[in-house]
Amino acid sequence: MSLVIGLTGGIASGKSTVSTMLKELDISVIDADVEARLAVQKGEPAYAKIIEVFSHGILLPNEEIDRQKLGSIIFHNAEKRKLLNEIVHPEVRKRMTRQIEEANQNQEELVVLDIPLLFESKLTYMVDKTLLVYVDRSVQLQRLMERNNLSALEAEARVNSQMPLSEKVSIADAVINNNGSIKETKKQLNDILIQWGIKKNKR
Ligand SMILES: CC(C)(COP(=O)(O)OP(=O)(O)OC[C@H]1O[C@@H](n2cnc3c(N)ncnc32)[C@H](O)[C@@H]1O)[C@@H](O)C(=O)NCCC(=O)NCCS
Ligand SMILES: Nc1ncnc2c1ncn2[C@@H]1O[C@H](COP(=O)(O)OP(=O)(O)OP(=O)(O)O)[C@@H](O)[C@H]1O
Repeated sequence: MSLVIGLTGGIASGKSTVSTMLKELDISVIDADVEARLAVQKGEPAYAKIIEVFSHGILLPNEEIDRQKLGSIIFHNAEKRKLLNEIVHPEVRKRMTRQIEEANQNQEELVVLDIPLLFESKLTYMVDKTLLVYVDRSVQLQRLMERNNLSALEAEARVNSQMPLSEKVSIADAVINNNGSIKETKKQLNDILIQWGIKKNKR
């Protein structure tokens, strides 16, 4: 059986940055955001359900889901967010489970699941260990505003729709503090991988 590590954090906390470092070590990473995007493509069951709940007004002229519009609805409305989660999350779980099974069949020793809502969605049963990418709220908001070109209000709505990272710190098996430089983050990741017996200590 493959060892499954759940990589988590919050929006713009640095999961993709850490996930790139893992891929450079030839470790397979399954990305829940990518699976969530695939699950709502035209023709998928979740696509029809989203139109049922959010109406045809949620579509772009090319009939794909208008992600910006959907985001501006669900990050400001907990009820609507719950409705979307109930449609998309079961599909994401199915897709990730299928990929873990494939990794097992291919006798991969290690697979990483990058899941932003690992703790909120109570998905820890899917993984053996949890690795949190932490940043202070102020750093998180700043990086989110810059990366997504969002106002402070929009960035806060997104951050507030998730469990505070300070709470996640106390439940994760290991924590990377990503407030500093990329180099410092890489060093912390390497130390954790060595501690977990995944990577050899090069002297
Ligand atoms: C609202 C949507 C359309 C916005 O799309 P957009 O392309 O702008 O953002 P993207 O999907 O890349 O998500 C960026 C980040 O937002 C955060 N986020 C996304 N959905 C949620 C949610 N339902 N609750 C809290 N945070 C969320 C995550 O940290 C994620 O990494 C999209 O995020 C979505 O369909 N969300 C529901 C599915 C979901 O929960 N995905 C997250 C992992 S399964
Ligand atoms: N240590 C760092 N120093 C400076 N900028 C950083 C650092 N780590 C990440 N960033 C930047 O912060 C932003 C968020 O990082 P990243 O995309 O890795 O986060 P994420 O957790 O994957 O976000 P999301 O889940 O929302 O897609 C990016 O623009 C990234 O380049």
